[in-house]
Amino acid sequence: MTCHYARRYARLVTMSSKAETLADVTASDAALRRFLHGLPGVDAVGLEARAGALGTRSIKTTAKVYALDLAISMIDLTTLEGADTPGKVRALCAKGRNPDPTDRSTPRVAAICVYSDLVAVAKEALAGSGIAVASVATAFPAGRAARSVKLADVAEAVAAGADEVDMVIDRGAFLAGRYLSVYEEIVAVRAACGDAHLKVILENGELATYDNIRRASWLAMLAGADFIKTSTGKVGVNATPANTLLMLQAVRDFRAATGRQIGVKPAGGIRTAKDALKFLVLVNETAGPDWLSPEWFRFGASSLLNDLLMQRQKLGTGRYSGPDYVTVD
Ligand SMILES: O=C[C@H](O)COP(=O)(O)O
Repeated sequence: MTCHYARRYARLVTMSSKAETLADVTASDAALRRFLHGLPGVDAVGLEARAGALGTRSIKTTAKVYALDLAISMIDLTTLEGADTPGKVRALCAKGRNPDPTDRSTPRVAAICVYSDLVAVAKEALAGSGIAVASVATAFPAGRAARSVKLADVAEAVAAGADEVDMVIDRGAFLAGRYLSVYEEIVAVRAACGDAHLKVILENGELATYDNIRRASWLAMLAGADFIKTSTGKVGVNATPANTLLMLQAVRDFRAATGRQIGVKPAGGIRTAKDALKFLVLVNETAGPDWLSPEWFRFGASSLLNDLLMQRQKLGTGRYSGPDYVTVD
């Protein structure tokens, strides 16, 4: 930790009024730039080595059963296709409620994630299940629309019953250094969410550097994100162990500085139980066990659930049943 960062960090911790502190840091583009560029630079080689090393840890038997169930319970089971239909969403909701009809001890998923026009369908299909409805919004995935259009998108999702809103940041503004504009947009979306939880998608694959991912994480947290999310799943590079590790460090440090805990959601390209368990090791070793619950960690995934179910069945029966024994994701 550089001296400069340590000073700012200490300041966030020790200022008598946290609101005043945050107001100070976010008062202007220049103040935000000073703060975000004062964060320590990321050692890319060290970060990737650490993520790789943690990925080699193996989880065995009893702990594996627990970890597979935990991973299932953390899934935001997602469909975000132009060809989505109410029927497909209902089928996904049925699967989320009861992932393995042959084994009622299988946990349900955390949320079903859909476009805003399908929120009402999901809400009805999930009634009484305790599963949240998450909706992407703010002109997902590109985020290229007027702010009024983005806010209307959020309002529509919330009015239809979304419990959670997954917004994208304006990457163009962020990369141009217009941090205040990005900050203000997140604050406006946060207000439009009302009681719904806000997940802020950084779209790491478009942020070009690890330093930018760290800066975007802090910007989103300062602006009121309940979760920070790696990706839309719609670009070349989505969730990776390294970029998720970096975000886990950010939420850990943010809680130490402000007392507020923020969740993390890697999304995009996570398809195997093996990969999911690696992410859980990252969570435990980086942010810590306080984050090992669906309240604080989610997987955004369209086709991870089946592999988790197959691995779970294998642990129960000793055999690998294969994809014919699970419904299509
Ligand atoms: O937020 C969720 C992602 O869009 C899902 O991506 P995926 O289809 O690669 O699992």
